[in-house]
Amino acid sequence: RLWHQPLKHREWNGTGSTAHFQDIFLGRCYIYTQLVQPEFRPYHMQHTFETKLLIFTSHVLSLRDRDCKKIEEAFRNAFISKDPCEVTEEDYHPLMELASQTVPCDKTVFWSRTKELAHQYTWVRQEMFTLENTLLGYVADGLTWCGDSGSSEMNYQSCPDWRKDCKNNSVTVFWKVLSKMFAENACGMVQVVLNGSLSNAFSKDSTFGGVEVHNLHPEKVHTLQAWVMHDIGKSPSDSCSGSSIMDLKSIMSKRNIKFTCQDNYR
Ligand SMILES: Nc1nc2c(c(=O)[nH]1)N1CN2[C@@H]2O[C@H](COP(=O)(O)OP(=O)(O)OC[C@H]3O[C@@H]1[C@H](O)[C@@H]3O)[C@@H](O)[C@H]2O
Repeated sequence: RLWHQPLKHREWNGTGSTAHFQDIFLGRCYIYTQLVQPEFRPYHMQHTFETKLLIFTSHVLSLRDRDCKKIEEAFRNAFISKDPCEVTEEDYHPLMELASQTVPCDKTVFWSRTKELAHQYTWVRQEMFTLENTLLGYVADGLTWCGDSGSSEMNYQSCPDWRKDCKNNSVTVFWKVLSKMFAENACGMVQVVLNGSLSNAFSKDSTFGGVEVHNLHPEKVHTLQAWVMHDIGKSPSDSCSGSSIMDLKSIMSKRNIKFTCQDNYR
């Protein structure tokens, strides 16, 4: 009778792994890597992908050779059968090596607390790439995943909450590792879209401020161009002359990267 007992997963404060995780992951991976199936492509990626393909051909098509099943297996092996509060950056390294991509110089877009606007921008400016326009960012966006040290199954009931359970959980560590690699691979002039409706458009506690800024290579990246955008209909709380942007400017100056800033770029 014991064999019929459903495995008891540890209880966490966050929502559980996304249902049908593996199907979603594989489906998104095939959409991204195969491109030749326009009817499968989500509308917002359709035109973007064709144009991006022309610019990005050497990188994206090389991904086609990397079997999506191998990528999904490497992703799963990073966290399955592990305590979801003990997942390390090293756990994700085999996946990063298998699915690493580089974005053409001058085409990288970072964002912080401006996810929707940043992706509207890269939809219109199809030659620009956010992290979610790369394979791993695209397949993982919006998903939740965690395992359990006593099981080979994903925990669909609950996963650690960043505040109530642990910061180094399987999802947060993934985005930290991927964001770091995205920043390390950036070159030329890079952009960042910041939120002028917040009192601090730049925050050292964000992924952009705490990870990406510190992983830009000054010998590859010559300029960081910031756009401080505030919500239409709301008065701006921060701007290029605000103290948080001055902090960003000073970090860039210490890292020998030129810094420019524009308020409400058209
Ligand atoms: N779906 C995505 N998630 C994330 C990306 C990303 O590109 N896509 N991230 C991080 N990230 C996760 O989203 C939250 C909220 O970011 P939010 O608080 O809104 O802003 P962050 O600066 O923390 O993160 C955005 C920055 O990091 C990459 C992307 O290249 C952007 O330049 C943050 O805690 C990360 O765990």
